[in-house]
Amino acid sequence: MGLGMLTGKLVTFEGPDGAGKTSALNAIVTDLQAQLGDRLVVTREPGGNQISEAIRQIILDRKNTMMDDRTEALLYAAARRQHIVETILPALKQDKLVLCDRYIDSSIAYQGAGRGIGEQAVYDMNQFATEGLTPDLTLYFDVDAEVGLQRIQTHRQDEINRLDVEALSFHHKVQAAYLKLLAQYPDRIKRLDASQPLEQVVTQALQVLTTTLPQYLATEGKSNA
Ligand SMILES: Nc1ncnc2c1ncn2[C@@H]1O[C@H](COP(=O)(O)OP(=O)(O)OP(=O)(O)O)[C@@H](O)[C@H]1O
Ligand SMILES: Cc1cn([C@H]2C[C@H](O)[C@@H](COP(=O)(O)O)O2)c(=O)[nH]c1=O
Repeated sequence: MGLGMLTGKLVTFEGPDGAGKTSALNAIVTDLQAQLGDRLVVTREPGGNQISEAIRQIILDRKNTMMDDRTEALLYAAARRQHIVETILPALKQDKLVLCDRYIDSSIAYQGAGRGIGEQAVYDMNQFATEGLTPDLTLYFDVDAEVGLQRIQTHRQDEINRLDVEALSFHHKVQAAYLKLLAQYPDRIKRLDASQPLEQVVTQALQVLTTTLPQYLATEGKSNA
């Protein structure tokens, strides 16, 4: 495939379950849509196209209790590969801003640390899937695992998936791995205090976006037609 010339930007949203990524993403899209029009692409992992959404169903199905940890890691990477080829790369080649709910850092945190496969092993395996496609910016929604899980239990009973029901110790490992990634990639990953009310989290996120991508989000001099 080869990545080719990419003029767009890839921004990923990361954090523990229930951190508020999807809620914030929806609010941000509402804010940026008028400015960017069809130059804004919003997507998620695992998912974003028919094949990857089908893989998502398999991975997250609570009935699939027999799934091996490495099978799980490979399925996430396979869904990612298809997502990159079908959705992300075409958009980046057309100078679009891609906002993606989760990406490779989720695999490193959940499969690498949570499942115990090893962060480096999962990173290496994903290089095959991504050919090194790295986000320009990652917004890390930082909230304690307990708080995130409590939010899900309280508000989102209908959508609880196979990973949401893992033991608290699993979610602690995930959170610790995210904090390691934050320390490892300070230029790429920006921390948001996601324990605050949603409105304040969205304000923080928009500030980081406009500061980090001023040329892209500048209101003047860019046509949205
Ligand atoms: N800042 C916040 N304060 C309180 N509740 C919040 C906040 N952000 C989101 N919520 C609520 O928490 C629940 C989980 O939010 P959301 O689905 O956006 O999280 P998420 O990070 O996308 O989770 P997951 O990764 O598990 O999909 C929702 O019911 C949402 O309304
Ligand atoms: C991309 C990716 C995701 N996960 C986990 C994280 C969540 O528990 C689910 C996805 O559900 P969400 O409601 O869309 O957040 O999958 C993972 O373990 N590894 C990954 O690479």
